[in-house]
Amino acid sequence: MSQNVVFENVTKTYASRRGAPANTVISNFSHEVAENEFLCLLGPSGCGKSTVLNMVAGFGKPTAGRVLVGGKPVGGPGPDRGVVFQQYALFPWYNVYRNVELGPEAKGVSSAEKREIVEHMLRAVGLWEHRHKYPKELSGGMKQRAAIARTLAAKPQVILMDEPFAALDAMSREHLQQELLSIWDGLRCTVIFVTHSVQEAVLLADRVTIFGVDGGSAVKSLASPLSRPRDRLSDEVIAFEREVHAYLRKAEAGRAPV
Ligand SMILES: Nc1ncnc2c1ncn2[C@@H]1O[C@H](COP(=O)(O)OP(=O)(O)OP(=O)(O)O)[C@@H](O)[C@H]1O
Repeated sequence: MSQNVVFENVTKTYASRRGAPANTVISNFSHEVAENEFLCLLGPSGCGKSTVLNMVAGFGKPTAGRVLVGGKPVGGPGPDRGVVFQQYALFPWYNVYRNVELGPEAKGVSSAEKREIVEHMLRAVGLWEHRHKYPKELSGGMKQRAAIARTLAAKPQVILMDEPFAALDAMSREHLQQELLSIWDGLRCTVIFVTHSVQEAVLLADRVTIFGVDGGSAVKSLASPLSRPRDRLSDEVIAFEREVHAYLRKAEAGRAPV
């Protein structure tokens, strides 16, 4: 089951520190991510993309306005929302298999189903052969793939991803983009995915939302005109990439991307 995510006039101001002025990162941001939608967020560095994701995850509260998941205001982190952020979230004292097993276990699925889910996810991210290793024995990319498998194995209703593939080499990145799409297709969950890569956003998203420098107050949301599966070299994909790039350039130049 999937859930929608609604931002209602959300403002986020970080308090001042040592005399510095308070920093309003998101101002009066309203947006809806539909059930099962794959939304990619793009925007200049520091515009507030991670701040938005954190509020959905329940790691930070809006200063004003509300964030609703499945119609309910977010009160804190919860198992309905799975997060893959830049830092790998693995328990160092468990091996890869056990780390991935924890999510389905918490949901109380049968042992047979748990084994099936864990094997499926570990094979999808190419870590089945490494399942007995501990996080300290893995490369950065392997840790990130294990963290992705761990989040997806819990089958959350909403998946929040903050540049999950940024540290990976190009081949792993392309492979995992495809795997993520096929897993998303099977789970039918809502995804909010932050990236700096226009190509990644265009390949993955149903909709691309571009933030301006003063995040949230100026936002351009583009529904993808592309059917699936997508070929990254096709004329349609390249044309949409150009369109998104044009808006992003405006945003990076400090102008509203609208
Ligand atoms: N916990 C915090 N306390 C104070 N300021 C913060 C905090 N987290 C983020 N900020 C500030 O909020 C602004 C937006 O940060 P955020 O990480 O949301 O942007 P971003 O768009 O995700 O950036 P990037 O693309 O570089 O990852 C920045 O100016 C940052 O310094």
